[in-house]
Amino acid sequence: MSSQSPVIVITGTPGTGKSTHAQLLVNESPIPLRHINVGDWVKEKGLYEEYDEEWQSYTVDEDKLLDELEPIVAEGGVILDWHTCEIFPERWPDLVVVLRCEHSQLWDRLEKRSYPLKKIQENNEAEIMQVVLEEARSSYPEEIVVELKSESTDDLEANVTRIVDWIKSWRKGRGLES
Ligand SMILES: Nc1ncnc2c1ncn2[C@@H]1O[C@H](COP(=O)(O)OP(=O)(O)O)[C@@H](O)[C@H]1O
Repeated sequence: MSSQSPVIVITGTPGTGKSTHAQLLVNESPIPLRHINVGDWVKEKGLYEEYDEEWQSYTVDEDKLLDELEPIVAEGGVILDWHTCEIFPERWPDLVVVLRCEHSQLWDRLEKRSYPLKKIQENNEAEIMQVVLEEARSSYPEEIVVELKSESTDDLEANVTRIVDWIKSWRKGRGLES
């Protein structure tokens, strides 16, 4: 969307490091950014249709969610952190970051969250099949979709530096100071 500050989607299979990246990005960004963890937002605001006990997950009310997010996104300067991205309108993001993680490491991260086994398996398979990446590529122009590895602290720092550089050039391209 066109505003003074970009809209950045950080997506990826659960456990790939979205929230960790978003938090560091908020700290290192040259401009104020608001981090919205969409999963938490859905729970806090009751933007779901039901809770599925078996999968321990919420069925999101997508219309309500989009209505809530629209004015925030219109202001710009926001990071949308969610494990899926295809429901966001194509016009929303200026950058879509898809985090990736080697599957056995991802398994360990999800096990630490005490997810039910089948939820770990499902997410692991989705990562192997690069479901989120394909979804991002089919929903947004290819030049705004960036796939980044998130397996180490070095990856995390390099990724955030890269996004900060992207923000600076995005602003420069619009004649804005960083
Ligand atoms: N690049 C990374 N290097 C090392 N550990 C990471 C990295 N990214 C995420 N982690 C760890 O993996 C776990 C899940 O990260 P989190 O940011 O909560 O993932 P998500 O928001 O995608 O579900 C956390 O314990 C986090 O510290």
